[in-house]
Amino acid sequence: MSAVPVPLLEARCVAKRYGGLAALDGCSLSLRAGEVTGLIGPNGAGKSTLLNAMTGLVRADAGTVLLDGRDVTALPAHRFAALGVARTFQIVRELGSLTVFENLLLAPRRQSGEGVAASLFARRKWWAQESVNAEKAKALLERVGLFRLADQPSGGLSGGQKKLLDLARALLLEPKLILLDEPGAGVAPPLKIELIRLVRELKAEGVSFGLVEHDMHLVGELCDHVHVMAEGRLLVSGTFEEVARDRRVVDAYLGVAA
Ligand SMILES: Nc1ncnc2c1ncn2[C@@H]1O[C@H](COP(=O)(O)OP(=O)(O)OP(=O)(O)O)[C@@H](O)[C@H]1O
Repeated sequence: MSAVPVPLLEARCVAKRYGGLAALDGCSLSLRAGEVTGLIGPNGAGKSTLLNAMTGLVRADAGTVLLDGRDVTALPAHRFAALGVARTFQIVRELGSLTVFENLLLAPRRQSGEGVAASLFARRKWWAQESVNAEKAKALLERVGLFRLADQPSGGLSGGQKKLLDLARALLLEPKLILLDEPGAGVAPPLKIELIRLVRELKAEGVSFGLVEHDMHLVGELCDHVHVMAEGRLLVSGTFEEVARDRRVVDAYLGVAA
């Protein structure tokens, strides 16, 4: 009998309250390595809160988060990068006055010089690291199709281009898992096609993905497995086709109690 593989990222009975509201009400679900996992559900279902609780941005009131079987529930957000987890946000946080290239270089990363400036040796190492990062950043801008805009202020980018910059920022960390919060929101159709192409290409290279998304076309095109959340809990899991025809899912979207 073959052993069941340990999930890449797993939430076990995670709860989070905001005053009287249970944003997460004992939510359990997992993401498998090598797959694109979708997280869907009506507005307010708790999707972003779960993503935040699974990456140290929100401290759960109860429950456990495991990464590769290791308990990371209390790990602060900045430690996830070193464990190979990167994420993007619903609203892209970019500094509009800086160029596209500068924004990419500001990304948090796993590098030896962070917080270390005391010795000359550390500084030399830092500069060496910086030039490696600059080369990587250029290559990533090529990859996401933004290289020709590298010297433009990022404030002038379209919604879709900002999402691609955010993805490039995540890729700078060379993550094994990328969590995308609404990558399709505010993105024009041609750039959605580019986004789909990139995610598929990265998946083929071994990167796993989790994505919170309302765009069902994107979910259907990309996701191997879909979790549907409602009222802070997991409602249904399966392939996109399976969950799309599940009556409970239709009811949850229509606001009917499941
Ligand atoms: N910091 C916060 N303070 C108070 N309430 C919050 C906070 N964050 C989330 N909530 C509430 O928790 C619930 C779940 O929110 P969350 O953003 O996780 O849902 P979601 O499924 O991602 O929704 P959407 O699809 O609209 O982004 C919502 O009712 C929301 O208003």
